Amino acid sequence: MNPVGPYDLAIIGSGSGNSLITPYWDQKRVALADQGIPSTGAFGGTCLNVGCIPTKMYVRPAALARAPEEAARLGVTMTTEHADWPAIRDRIFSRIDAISAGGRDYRDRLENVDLIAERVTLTSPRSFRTTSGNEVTAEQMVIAAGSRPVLPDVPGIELPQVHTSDTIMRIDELPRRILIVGGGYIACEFAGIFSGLGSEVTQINRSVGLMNQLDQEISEAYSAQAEANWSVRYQRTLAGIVEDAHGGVTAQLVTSDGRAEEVQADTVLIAIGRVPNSDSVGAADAGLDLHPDGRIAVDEYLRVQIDGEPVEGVYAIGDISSAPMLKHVANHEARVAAHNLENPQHLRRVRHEAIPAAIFSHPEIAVVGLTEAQAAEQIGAEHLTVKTQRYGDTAYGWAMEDQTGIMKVIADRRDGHILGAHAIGYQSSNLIQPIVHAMSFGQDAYTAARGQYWIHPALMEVTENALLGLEVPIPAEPPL
Ligand SMILES: Cc1cc2nc3c(=O)[nH]c(=O)nc-3n(C[C@H](O)[C@H](O)[C@H](O)COP(=O)(O)OP(=O)(O)OC[C@H]3O[C@@H](n4cnc5c(N)ncnc54)[C@H](O)[C@@H]3O)c2cc1C
Ligand SMILES: NC(=O)c1ccc[n+]([C@@H]2O[C@H](COP(=O)([O-])OP(=O)(O)OC[C@H]3O[C@@H](n4cnc5c(N)ncnc54)[C@H](O)[C@@H]3O)[C@@H](O)[C@H]2O)c1
Repeated sequence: MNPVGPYDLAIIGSGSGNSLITPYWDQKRVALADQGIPSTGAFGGTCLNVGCIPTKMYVRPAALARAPEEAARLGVTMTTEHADWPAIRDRIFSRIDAISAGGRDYRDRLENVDLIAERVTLTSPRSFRTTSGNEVTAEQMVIAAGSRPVLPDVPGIELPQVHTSDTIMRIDELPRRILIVGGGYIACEFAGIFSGLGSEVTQINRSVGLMNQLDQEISEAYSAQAEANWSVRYQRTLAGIVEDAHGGVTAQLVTSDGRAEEVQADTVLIAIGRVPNSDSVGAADAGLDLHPDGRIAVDEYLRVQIDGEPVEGVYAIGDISSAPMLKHVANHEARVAAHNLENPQHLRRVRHEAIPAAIFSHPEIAVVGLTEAQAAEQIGAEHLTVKTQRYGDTAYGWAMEDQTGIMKVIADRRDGHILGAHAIGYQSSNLIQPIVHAMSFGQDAYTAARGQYWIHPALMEVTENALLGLEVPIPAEPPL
């Protein structure tokens, strides 16, 4: 074992971890370890290479391919002739691979940064061992090693037709039939992508309904539309996968009442959740506290903990420690950790209130704050005011002939405090942002609605009307 260091800073993970290397470290020594994305070896983490960015680059052409559906409602006849999967794929990854390679090259050329392109495992909170046998020590450490897909332990899971989100986007051709296992974010986004581009999609989920963790009204609305858009089967578990004689597979399912069922497909996508990479970095062996789900436990300053006590100068950020596995959360945590690394005498707290999320499926979903059930539990149902605004009851909704879009806002009827918002429909990820803003800056619902102009007749009037529909007190000297 060759001792290397001590570095001023060592980072495990080049996703959100990469952004910690600010100009502050220019005259100091930094080690950045990343084994690379397992499927490609790429630098730069999940979001760039196999997550948020490429998926959304597929969502857009899939939405365009669906344009004839909406056009028909508006009296325009269109047809989608063909989605050119190889061309779409190559356009997406020529861009992404270049950014990843450029990012790696830049880090490689920096004199103050040593890039360690290997798997590493912690030997203590401030040291790790590289696969090639070096022992790296550092004054401060950030563990930003992310998460990975879960695979069910069933026969046939290793077949080449079976993919996770790590590999599905680079397949050779658009599958004619795809089986998608799971009912959460990834399964629903890919069901939207593949059905939009023209694949025959079958989605299975163990429970009844899709996106069940969301507000019930939204998950029911989403499930109903998904069921209309592609084939959805509930209460099914994957039991095994066997190759057929034509290069495809037969997936063997078991229903909740024990019946066997089969689905024929060319490709299978497994999307049943992700687990934090705390085991991959050896966090438990290094003595770090873990949550029961495997996340590294951190305090409000993002310091890791040993026996409930924070370890000075050692931080964990992103999917490896955060319950919401979202890139904007990892980015915020990276900003907090960057500050705390540079200012150990003036630590800043992480802010986990009003975290929004969007599911870029068909239709799109956006959420922030509490569901109605959670809000009722928290303050009592009698104190809630809830408004569900249909897109179709606003001027732009008429222009779209929208039948299904809704935005639901939940507030405390005693003071207008906004507790949550849940939207499903076209551009809902954008429509929800004014509510995120109001919740983040403590604006009551009335002030948020009437304290600003809303462009008429933009679709954003859905959000304005949802806020105006709440039964909340009007403040003294209200904005008019
Ligand atoms: C298909 C998909 C779509 C997504 N879409 C969205 C979205 O639209 N919006 C959103 O907010 N979030 C989305 N996410 C979630 C988002 O990608 C993650 O929350 C975010 O990328 C996590 O960043 P991170 O820095 O914690 O980890 P990562 O970016 O995963 O970085 C961790 C790095 O650590 C490396 N590593 C792991 N173990 C070791 C080790 N032992 N030694 C060395 N290196 C190691 C890995 O190779 C990896 O490069 C999506 C995720 C997926 C999978
Ligand atoms: N747009 C976004 O922000 C975005 C997109 C993709 C992923 N992500 C992040 O990545 C995380 C992981 O996504 P995910 O979709 O893999 O997980 P998830 O937790 O969202 O959903 C997992 C789904 O799989 C089902 N499931 C679990 N075990 C199963 C089994 N054995 N058989 C059948 N079904 C099973 C669950 O019931 C659930 O519906 C998300 O929680 C999210 O934080 C975010």
